[in-house]
Amino acid sequence: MAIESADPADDLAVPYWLTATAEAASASFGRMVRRLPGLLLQAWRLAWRTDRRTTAVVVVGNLAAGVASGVGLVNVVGVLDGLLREGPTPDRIRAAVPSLLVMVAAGAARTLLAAAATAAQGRLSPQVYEAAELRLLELTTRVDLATFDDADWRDRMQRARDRGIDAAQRVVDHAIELGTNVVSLAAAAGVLAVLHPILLPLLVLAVVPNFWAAVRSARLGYRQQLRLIAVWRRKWMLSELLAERDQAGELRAFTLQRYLLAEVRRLLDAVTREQIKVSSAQVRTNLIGHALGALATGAAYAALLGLLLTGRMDIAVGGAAAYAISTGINALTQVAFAVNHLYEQGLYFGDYESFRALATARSEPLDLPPAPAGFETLTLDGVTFTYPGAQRPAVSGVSLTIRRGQTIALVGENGSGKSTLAKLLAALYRPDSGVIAWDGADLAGRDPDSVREHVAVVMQDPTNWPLSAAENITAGRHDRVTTQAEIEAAAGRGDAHDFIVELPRQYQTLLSRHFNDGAELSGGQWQRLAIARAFFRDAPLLICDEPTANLDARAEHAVYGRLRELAAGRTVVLITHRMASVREVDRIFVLDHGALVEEGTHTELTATGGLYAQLYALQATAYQGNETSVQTLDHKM
Ligand SMILES: Nc1ncnc2c1ncn2[C@@H]1O[C@H](COP(=O)(O)OP(=O)(O)OP(=O)(O)O)[C@@H](O)[C@H]1O
Repeated sequence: MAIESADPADDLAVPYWLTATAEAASASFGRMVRRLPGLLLQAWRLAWRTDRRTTAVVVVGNLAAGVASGVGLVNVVGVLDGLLREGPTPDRIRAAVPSLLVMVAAGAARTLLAAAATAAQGRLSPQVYEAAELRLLELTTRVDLATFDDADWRDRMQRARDRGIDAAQRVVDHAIELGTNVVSLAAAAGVLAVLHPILLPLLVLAVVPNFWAAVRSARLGYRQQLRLIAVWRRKWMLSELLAERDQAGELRAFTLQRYLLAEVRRLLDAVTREQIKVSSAQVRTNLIGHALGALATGAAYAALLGLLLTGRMDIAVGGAAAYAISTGINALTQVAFAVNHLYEQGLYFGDYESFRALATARSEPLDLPPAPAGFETLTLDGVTFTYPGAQRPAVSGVSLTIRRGQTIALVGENGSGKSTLAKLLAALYRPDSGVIAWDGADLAGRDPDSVREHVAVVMQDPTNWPLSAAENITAGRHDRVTTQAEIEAAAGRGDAHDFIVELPRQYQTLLSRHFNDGAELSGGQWQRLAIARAFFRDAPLLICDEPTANLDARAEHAVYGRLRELAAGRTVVLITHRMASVREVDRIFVLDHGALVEEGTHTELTATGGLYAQLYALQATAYQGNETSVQTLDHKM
């Protein structure tokens, strides 16, 4: 069935969660100018924090170059005055030489200082990028897991990463560019103000239209980015599906290529149309700015001519003024461009900074006391957890007790909250209400990493780390000094050793087909590796979320046997839909819609005829292929 496509124009509406930024982008010209000092301050802080010495060289170098340029300009008057005075040519040249020498020296000094500042900027800029990226990554790794389930947060993170890091570097570059040109402009303006008071306002007038055009065009660009971000994200997602290896098989099996391609084309068409529209608007704006700027420049030169013709200005001063006006217009135009770029990048940098603030607010605190070194009793009391943006809790008012050395199972239908509860036990999520305690000590006020130190998790969907087979195991406790024998022992317990030794480079084989010589594993082999990793972690609390979902019968049998071995002295939390595997456990907790509805041993629960008994009977029936009773199956298994 084909689903009718929405109007692509809908894709260009500013997403509702972006309205705050959209407001920023539609800010008035005045607001934009008011924003500049703040931006400059941010750029300064960023650069200063990154490398003080280099920042100082950039600032001092540019300032001194500006002063040298002013000295050069002032001396133009002396040179022209000498050359244009009455008298024989040798005398006039002699009169001009001192100013000429100063002018040449100032020009040379300006070039050298500017080169030193540019070289320093070349060192500073990549360092700012590195610092900005690292700062962001450090923060994102400190944010608690639940935050990653918040779609708004993920969007903001994407914006901060896609453009924000780059913008941090560019904000510094453009702030330096702005500073450099403001110094040159100040030198020209200073000279003009000295030469004649009317010249300075004329200079400013000449550049205002270009300035306006530059800023307006930056805003048009940013607003376009905002409108397109949701479309880009969808397009990226679909392009990945079309081009990635993991999806290539299913894509072809369902002959989805043309369907997805059509969707990508629709989105790209919308993007292209929008880009053409905005680029025409930008060209129109710039044209108007340049035309008005040219008129104003003409007016400045006409005024200068008027001053000369009416004898209110000396010819030498007039020559110097013409030179200063041209230098000033050049500097002002550069200032306008720098402001434009700074403002534009400042908008993206604003995304970076606001994301940083958000991530800091959602980071796990660093200075909490550590968790106890272990537990005899793990208790949950009224634990409730709701995913960000979800309508109802995934785990609701769960109270239970687990003792050290016990193997317990969490059972329930899809979506009943088992994995969420397991993640709460592993301190990956924090309960919204209720208490998780080790021997009565509430873990809420403890450093979550110190809790996780005592936990090993086999996730339902373990990550296929693109590392070597050995590293995939030692990642379980990457900071432990280990031996090959220990790695092989963990691999053996996870039933992974036999297939690893058959890989081209055994334990050193890189497990990723994205690289040359890399090998790919089957789903079951990846799962065995995840189990080996958990064994290697050697933690007192082992949480296995469907650890054998991809395993063949023989491997499943072997893994459960090893889990039972490992359980001695440890606590094992097992989540599985294979009911036969939970019969042996010490205690079974049955979840339904996030609530704990039954608990007991297999015998107790089958006797009550509740949800557990029903689920067990259903599976037993499926195995038997007829209406076999639970008791009969029990007998057989
Ligand atoms: N990351 C998430 N963000 C929002 N809701 C989620 C998230 N993960 C799970 N849920 C919701 O929370 C509820 C419990 O999910 P959970 O994965 O804990 O169930 P489960 O019992 O482990 O299911 P299964 O047997 O299918 O693995 C479900 O309604 C699910 O849709």
